[in-house]
Amino acid sequence: MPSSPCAPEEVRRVACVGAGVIGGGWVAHFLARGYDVTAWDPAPDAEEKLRRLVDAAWPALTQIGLADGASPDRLTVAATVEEAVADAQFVQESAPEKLELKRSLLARLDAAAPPGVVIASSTSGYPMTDMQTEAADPGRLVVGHPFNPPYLIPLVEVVGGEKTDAAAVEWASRFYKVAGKSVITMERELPGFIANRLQEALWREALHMVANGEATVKEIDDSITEGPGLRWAFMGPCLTFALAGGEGGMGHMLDHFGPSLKSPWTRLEAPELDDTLRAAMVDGCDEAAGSRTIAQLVAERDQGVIDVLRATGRLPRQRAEGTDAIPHTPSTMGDEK
Ligand SMILES: NC(=O)C1=CN([C@@H]2O[C@H](COP(=O)(O)OP(=O)(O)OC[C@H]3O[C@@H](n4cnc5c(N)ncnc54)[C@H](O)[C@@H]3O)[C@@H](O)[C@H]2O)C=CC1
Ligand SMILES: C[N+](C)(C)CC(=O)CC(=O)[O-]
Repeated sequence: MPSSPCAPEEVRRVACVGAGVIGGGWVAHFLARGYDVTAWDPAPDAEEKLRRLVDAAWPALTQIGLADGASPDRLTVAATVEEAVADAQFVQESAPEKLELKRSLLARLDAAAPPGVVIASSTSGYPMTDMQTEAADPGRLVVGHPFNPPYLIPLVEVVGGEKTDAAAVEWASRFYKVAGKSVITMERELPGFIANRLQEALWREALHMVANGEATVKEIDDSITEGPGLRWAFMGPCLTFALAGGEGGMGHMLDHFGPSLKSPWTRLEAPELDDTLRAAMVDGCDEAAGSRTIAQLVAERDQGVIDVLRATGRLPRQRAEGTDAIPHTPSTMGDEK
C-alpha cells in the first residue's frame, strides 16, 4: 500500500458505499462530525431512504452536539461507485453481508479509490483475510465494525487481514478516533471480532430458550434490560462478575461459581477452567480495576445504575437524589411498567 495521501486529522471527504441501516448510519455520523460525505447505493430508492434516515437522526445528533459546519447539505449521492470514491480520503463499505459480494465490491473500490486511501468494511463477522482476496492492493483494506446506530453507539472494532498493512490498521484506528468513535484495535483476526462473539453467545442461548419454550422473548429482553444490561452500560461483564466475589473479587467468584460453568445452564461447550485461565481472569480484572478498590467499584457501579435508570426515565429525579434512592429503585421501575 502506498502511504496514505493524508493524515487522519486532515480528512475532509468520506465516501460511504452501501447506504442501508449501517451505511446510512455512518453517513449521518460523518455528516454530524462535519465531513463532506459522498454516498452510493445501487437500490433505486436508496437516496430517498438515505435522506430520510439522516433527517430522522439529526435531532439526536443535534442534541449530542454537532461539529462546526456540520450539515445534511454536505451529503452528495453519486451515480456510480467509481464517482463516489474518486476523491475520497476514506471509504466505508456497508454492503450486504455476503462474502462473494464483499470480495468483488472491495476489489472494485480498490481499483477506483485514490492510491493509499484506506477502505474499511462494516462487516459483522467476516475476517478481512477472506474478503481481500480479489483486490490488487489488499494492504489498505481493513475491517471497521460499527454498532447500530453508528451515529450513537461509540464502538468500532478495527482489524486487518493477513495482507493488510499494519499502517492501514493504525491509520483507520486513528481516523475513527478523530471522527469521534471509541476504537478497539484488534491484534489478530477473530471471526465475529470481540463484541459480536459475545453477543452471539447470548443470542444463541436466547434462541435455545425460545425454541424450547423455556422463556418468552419478553422475558429474555426484560432479563437483560432490568438486570445485567443496566450494569453493562458502564462496567463490562468481567469486572461486574469480579464484584460477585465480594471482597475476594474474581478469584473468589471463580472458586465459588466456576464449577457451575459445567451446569446445564448453558448449551455452549464450556472452556476448561484451569489455573492458567483462572490467573488470566484474576489478573485481567485487577488490571481493569487499576487503583480502584472493590468498595470504590461498588460505589461506581451503583451510581452508574442510578444514572442509567435516570437517563432511561425509569427513576424519578427526587427519589434518585434522596439518600434512600437505591432501596426504592425496583418498586419505582415496577410502578412505571
Ligand atoms: N444491521 C446491523 O445491525 C449491523 C450491520 N453491520 C454490517 O453492515 C453491512 C450492511 O448491513 P445493513 O446496513 O444492516 O444492511 P442493509 O440491508 O440495511 O443495507 C445494505 C445496503 O447495501 C446496498 N447494496 C446492495 N448491493 C450492493 C452493492 N453491490 N454495493 C453496495 N451496496 C449494495 C443495498 O441496496 C442496501 O441499501 C453488513 O456488512 C453488515 O454485516 C454491522 C454492524 C451492525
Ligand atoms: C446483528 N448484527 C450481528 C449485525 C449486529 C452487529 O454486528 C453489531 C450490533 O449493532 O450489535
